[in-house]
This record gives sequence, C-alpha cells and structure tokens, in this order.
Amino acid sequence: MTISIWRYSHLILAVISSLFILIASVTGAILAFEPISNQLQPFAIEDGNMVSLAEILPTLQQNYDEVFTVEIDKNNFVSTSVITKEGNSETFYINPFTGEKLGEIIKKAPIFEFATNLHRSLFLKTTGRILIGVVSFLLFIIAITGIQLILKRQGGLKRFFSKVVKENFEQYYHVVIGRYTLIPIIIITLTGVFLSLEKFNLLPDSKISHNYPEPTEIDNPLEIDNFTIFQDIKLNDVTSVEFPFSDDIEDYFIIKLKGKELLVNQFSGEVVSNQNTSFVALISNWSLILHTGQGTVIWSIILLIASLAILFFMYSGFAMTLKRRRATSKIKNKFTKDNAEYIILVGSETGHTFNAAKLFYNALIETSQSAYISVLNDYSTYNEAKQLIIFAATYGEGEAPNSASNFKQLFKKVNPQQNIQYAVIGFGSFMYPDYCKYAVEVDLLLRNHEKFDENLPLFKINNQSFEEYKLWINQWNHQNNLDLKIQFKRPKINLKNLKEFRVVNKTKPNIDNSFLVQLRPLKKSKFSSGDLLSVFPEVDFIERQYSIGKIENDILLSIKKHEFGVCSTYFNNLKVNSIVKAKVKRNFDFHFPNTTSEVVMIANGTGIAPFLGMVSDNANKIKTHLFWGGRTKDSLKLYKNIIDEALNEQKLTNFYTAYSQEQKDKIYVQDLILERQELLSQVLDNNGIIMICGSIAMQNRVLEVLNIITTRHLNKALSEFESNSQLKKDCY
Ligand SMILES: Cc1cc2nc3c(=O)[nH]c(=O)nc-3n(C[C@H](O)[C@H](O)[C@H](O)COP(=O)(O)O)c2cc1C
Repeated sequence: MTISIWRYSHLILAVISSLFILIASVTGAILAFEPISNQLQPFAIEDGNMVSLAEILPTLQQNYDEVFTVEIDKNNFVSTSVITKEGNSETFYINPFTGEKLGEIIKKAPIFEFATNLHRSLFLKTTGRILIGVVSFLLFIIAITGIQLILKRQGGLKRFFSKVVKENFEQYYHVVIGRYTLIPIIIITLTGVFLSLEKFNLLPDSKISHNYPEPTEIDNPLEIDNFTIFQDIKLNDVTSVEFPFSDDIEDYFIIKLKGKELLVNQFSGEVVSNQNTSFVALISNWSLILHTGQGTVIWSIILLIASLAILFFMYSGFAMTLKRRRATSKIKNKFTKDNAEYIILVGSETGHTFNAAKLFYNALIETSQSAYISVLNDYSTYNEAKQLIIFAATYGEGEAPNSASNFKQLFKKVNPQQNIQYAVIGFGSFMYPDYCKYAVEVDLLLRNHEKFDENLPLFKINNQSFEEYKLWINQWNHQNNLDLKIQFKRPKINLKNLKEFRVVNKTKPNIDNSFLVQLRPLKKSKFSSGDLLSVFPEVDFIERQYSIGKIENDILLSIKKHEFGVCSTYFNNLKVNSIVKAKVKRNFDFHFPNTTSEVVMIANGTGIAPFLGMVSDNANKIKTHLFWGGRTKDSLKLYKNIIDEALNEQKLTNFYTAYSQEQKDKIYVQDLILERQELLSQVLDNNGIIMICGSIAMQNRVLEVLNIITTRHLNKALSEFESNSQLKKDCY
C-alpha cells in the first residue's frame, strides 16, 4: 500500500474522532493521577500480604461481632465489612496482622468522579459509552496506521529506532514521541475496547458456577485456624473472602483467588468446589489494570505520558497537515499551460519540493519569462513550451510522491507536439537506500523519449539542502544564459542576542584565497569544534555559518574569499583587535566522538577547520586519520603547523593529502579513500566513526565511494552505517 493511503487513513480517522479523543485523553491524563494518589495513602502494611487466612480470619472474628467479607484491592489495601462490638455495620481498611481499623474507605475525589463519568460515557449514558468504545477502536486503528507510517518513513523494522530526519519541530517530535508511546497507546485502546464490550455483555459469560455437593454432617468441627487450606493461602493470592451466610452446613466460605474460586466447608475446612476463573474474566481483570493503572504507580505514569502524547499528536498532526496543505496549494498561474515557455512540474509529498519549485517559478516571472507551474499528475501537452523543469521528491521505498502518483501512466499517453528541453532536480535523503530513485526514473523516461532533449543532467538534493539548491540554480543560469535570483525570506534575527568576539589573529589570503581568522570571545562562551558560528553581515543580515575549530579557548575559522562574497570580504577586511558580533550554534551531531575506537576525518578546502580543532583537542589520543583534498602543496601551508603538532603529539595518527593541481591527472580526496578502502571498511566494521566536512560536491563523491566500499567489503549499504550514527556530515 502506498504511503499516502496510510497517511490519509491516519488523518481522516484522526479528524473524525478528534473531539472525542481530546476528551478521552484529557480525562485519561487526569485519571492517571487517581491510582498514584491512592498509592500514596498509608493503608498498605509491610509484609501484610504474607499473612495467611488462618491468621487473619480468626483475628477478625475475635475483634468484631460479625464479619461478612474481607477484600484485598489492587493497591494491596485490606478492607473488611463487619458489625462492630458496638453493633454498627461498617466497612474500613484494616491492619491484616491485628485486624484493627486503619481508616475509612477512600472516597473518589469529585474531580476523579467527574473525569471518570466523562471518560466512560461523556455523561450520555449508553450512547456515550458506545461512542467512547467506537472512538477507542478508531484510536487503535490510528495507532496501527501510525506505526505503519513510521515503518515506511524509517525504511523498515530494523531502522524503526534509527535517526529521524528533522524537517520541522512538529514532524520530528510526532515521529520521535510516536515511536515510544504507540505501544502503550495500543494497549490503552485495546483494553478500552474490551471493557466496552464487557459492559455491553458482548463477551462470553465469565461467571463461575460451582457444583454443590450433598451436605454431610460433621461430627468434630474444627476451628478455622486449623483449616489446612486457610493455613496454605496467603493474602497475596486472595482477592476476597465471603463468610458463610449462616451456620447451615450448605453455607460455605467463598474464597476468590487470583485465577480461581473455592468453596470451603465452614466446619471441616474441606474444599468442596474448586473452579478456575474463565479466560474472559482473567483478560477483563488485566484490561482493567492496564487501562486504569490501578495499583501500579509506574504504569499510571506511563498512561499519563501516553495521554499527554495523544494531545501532542493531535496538535502536531494537524499543524503538519496545515503546513503541507499551504505548501502544496496551487499557485495562481500568470500564464496558462499553453502559452508559457517554461513548464515547471512538481512531485511532492510534504511540500518542501513545492516550496523550492515556487521560488524557481517566482524567479522566472521576476525576469519576465513566461512560466507555468503545476503538479506532475497534471502532465499534459504544452503548446509553447521550450523547457520542462521537473522537481521530484522520492517517497516510501523509492516510490513516487503523492502529487506524481499518475505521472508515469500519463507520460505514456500524452504525445508532446514539439521538442522540449528538460532538466530534472531530485529531492531525497541519503538516509534512504533508494536515494532520489523516483527522480532517476523520471529522468530516464525523459531521456528515452525522442521529443525531450536534456538541458541539464539530473541533479540530486539531499535533505532539502539550500546550498545544493543554489548550486543547481547557478548551473541552470549558466546553461540558459539567465540570471535567476532566488528570493528567500529574510530571517528575523534579534541582533541583541549576538555575542562579541575579538580578532586575535588573521592570516593573509593564500594562493587559493583562503585565510584563517582566530576569534576570542569577550565573555565566557561555551563551544566545541564542529559547532557553527553564525554571522549576520550588515549588508543583508542574512545568516552565514562557519564550522568552528576550537584551539585553546579561541575560535578558529578557515574562510575562502569569494570575489563578491559579502561575508568572506567582511572577514578579510578585519584587522587584529576588531570586534565581530556573532552567535555560536551548538552542533552536537558533529562533535568529536570521544568514546569511539577510531575516527576517520574527510575534508576538502576550508572544511578542515573543525578537524584542526578536534585533533588539537584529542587528549585521549583516539586513533584518528585525516584525509584532506586541496589544490596544491602550497594550499596546505595555512594548516601545516597545527597538523604537524598534532602528528608529533600523536593526537593525529595519519594525514593523507590529495592535490588536484599538482600533477597531470587530478587526484581528489575520494580517490585517496578508494586507495585506502580496507582502512575505511575496517573502521566502520569496528564501530568507528567517519566525519565529513567541506563542499557538497566533495561530500556526494565521497559518499558514493564509501557506499561502494561498504557494499564491497561489508555487504551493507552505507545508509545502514548512517542510521547507526557512524557517519557525521557537515557540508555546505
Ligand atoms: C516516509 C519517507 C520516505 C522517504 N523515502 C525516500 C527514498 O526512498 N529515497 C529518498 O531519496 N528520499 C526519501 N525520502 C526523503 C524525501 O524525499 C525528502 O525529505 C524530500 O525532500 C521531501 O520532499 P517533499 O516535502 O516535497 O515531499 C523519504 C521521506 C519520507 C518522510
């Protein structure tokens, strides 16, 4: 079944039952406190459940005029119904050792009374009970479809608990919290359904019927403390004891145990009937415990968390749907499909790809081009089209996203009237084994069609990377002699939150135009190598981020100066003692793994900066190999001192370099890795970590090579190591 069917069933059921689920989970959360507050009452006596019936029953008979029942509840509180010596009929908690009264039976607090009625029947009696039963069942189905969605999203059961790609707050926590709470929610809903069925007598009868033997007169009656059966039974196993109604031989002690019921002759102590509790009654008892949390504080807390989680799912689920709707809502096209030159078709499931395509559409319109945007499912003929640009995400296990589900069939049917140039841009994630598979398939369809000519080769974008998208826009501009400017909303920043740093050192740009800047925080500031320094240049206040290398307590940045680069020019113009305002963003996913056996670091160009900090700080001397790609030997001079020092102090084990311009055949960092494939596979096999920092293009090449290595040597796709958090990336 495709992912959208699961998503729609999940959503529709949630919408239908939302109000009732809201009531049930709010009252459920309140009711979870009842067993907790009961457990806090002082009526459980230590080791009281080890008292035998032969001890407690005679004690009670001595203390009171008449005893009717003894009950042991789920909290292990022992209560009795008696007529006191003063002639009053009373029920109260007792000390099982002495039979003394401990206190009155706990009365349900009005808040719990109210919440119980609302929870069980919405104050609508039978109708309400039926509604709640049905909603409980719907919530059960929602939880099952939710599990199915997580399985699809994560790529199977094995990866159920592996890292979740964070698209936004609501999506991330919907999945993360869902993974831990769906099992308790399934238990709550199933037991809820069971209790409803029981209430409406829809289950097989679970009452026990005893075979009463013919009574025979007993010549020498025994005292009850001498009954062997009473000596053997401890309160721990007992639910209740009913005393004989009268002195008649036909009236027996009725002893309800966990799992069976006994009739005991009141004069001889003989067990005259012994019947097991029915399976339905057992399930019913467990359902009550699991649904209400009676008698266990830990389970009550789990129920409370699950009820609160349901409330969060309602909020985050609807927020996600709204965001998705907003992103995929169709644009009001300025041109029709038949009078536009640029046709943009989108395959998107959750809207990110649509957003990227809209920016491209807006940029075309800005530059007075005639453009038309729609979804791949609307594919048709286009009278004036010169170019078709397809933005395609991949879903499920390498499948088409929702808005492209019919594209392949349509593509077979529609006959384009003229030759059209095409470019496909795939949106996907390295977390999935079938990276951008749907875009690859679409690209192949177009390539094999005589009416379509390639304008740009297929371009893949990992995790909606904005930097990669900008790279593609540049390529597209170059190829088509246009200068589209993608307009991003200016982020709202509070400049007051920025911290001040003093420039303590700055090198001149080297032959590659790269330079180092060393910054010292004016006030105490917490950061580690691999964190990011966010800078907001005054020209546009758009955030730029640099990977931090921490050397002693300073920040080391390696920056490449670009001719028109706003931020790199700003940094290059800084003098020693200038003040820089910026913000440190913690990037815990890219910190040096201090507890691992071996680390491989891969970088090109200025991506080496965080690794310089990490190797200088490698106090435990964890085996560390650094692969670095630069243009020439001269490029290395900038970093050489730090590298040599780390090698001398054995904080860096090996340093491998690849220079692209030193020899006739270009050598890149991915070539070095392929040469050392045994080392790489052995590090991964021994649970070591690979870290990559540098350009996206380098990252993509390196990941391809790593995938070849893991498949060849370890028989596993690279994605398995990525979901195992053995691959850390910070590329731009
Ligand atoms: C359930 C699920 C399954 C996915 N499957 C794949 C996949 O097989 N291959 C891939 O490259 N990306 C996969 N992705 C990643 C998406 O393609 C990627 O996040 C994309 O940017 C989402 O674009 P959209 O918001 O327009 O749908 C998957 C994402 C999710 C949530």
